[in-house]
Amino acid sequence: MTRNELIHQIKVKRSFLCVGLDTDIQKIPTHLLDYEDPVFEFNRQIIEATADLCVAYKPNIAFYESMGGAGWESLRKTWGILPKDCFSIADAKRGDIGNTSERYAKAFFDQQHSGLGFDAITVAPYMGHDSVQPFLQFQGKWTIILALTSNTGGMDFQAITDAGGVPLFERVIQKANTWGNTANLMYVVGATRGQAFESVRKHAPDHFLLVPGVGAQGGDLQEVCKYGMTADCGLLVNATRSIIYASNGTDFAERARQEAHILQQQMERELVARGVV
Ligand SMILES: O=c1ccn([C@@H]2O[C@H](COP(=O)(O)O)[C@@H](O)[C@H]2O)c(=O)[nH]1
Repeated sequence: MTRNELIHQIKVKRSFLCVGLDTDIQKIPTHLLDYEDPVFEFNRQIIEATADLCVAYKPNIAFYESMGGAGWESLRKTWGILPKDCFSIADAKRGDIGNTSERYAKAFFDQQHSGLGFDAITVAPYMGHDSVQPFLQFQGKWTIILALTSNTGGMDFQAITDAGGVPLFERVIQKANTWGNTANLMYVVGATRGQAFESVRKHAPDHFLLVPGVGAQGGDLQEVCKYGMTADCGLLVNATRSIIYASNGTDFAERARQEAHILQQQMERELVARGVV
């Protein structure tokens, strides 16, 4: 999906919600365990219930690879039913020496090779330019670089300042800006980081940001929008557990829809208030 197509979807759906698909077989409603592939069935019903309210889906790969071959098969089937008008993100946090990154890129982008053709993948920038380049080389695909993550430990390294007083996450953005552009590169910035969005926007005024941390991690959507929203929206805000585990009963999909709808309505208010739609 191109940048313009993504912006179009945000405007049409009046939403910049990304629904996380971190499907844990130990957390899904027990009645689904009778299905041949309970993880896929859970995802299928969540997707069906939320597709008109969100613009992106983000399976976190850990939840699938931890299930071995069956998990990869659930992921492949789930990718196969993601609506074509939704942006798809493999939250895999990959990155290694060049020839290995090349294989990671093929694994998540090259459908003919692996059965998976995600629009985007999350990448850790720690190993530098040659570890990220193989992802950026895939035409029509997106690389989403971890900049300022939502977890408390994110401050251990990302907030360390250099001799010029500039924190590492800002240096990461400055450097990565030279590797890609606003049509193939995004940054992860946690919703728990509030005012830090101002510093991020100093260096990345037009890039889209993937923003996890709303819902279960307590991030503040209004603050994210105040400091992070651009004229094109520029945000994909992810919520996972607060949506997909809103209920563990037979009404789980309906409850997921209700939670997604609450977020979509808040997002619509922000888009209107800031003149994006
Ligand atoms: O900084 C980061 C980067 C990635 N994540 C991932 O996003 C979701 C958040 O799930 P919630 O249930 O909404 O907390 C999850 O897959 C994380 O691995 C993040 O939280 N923070």
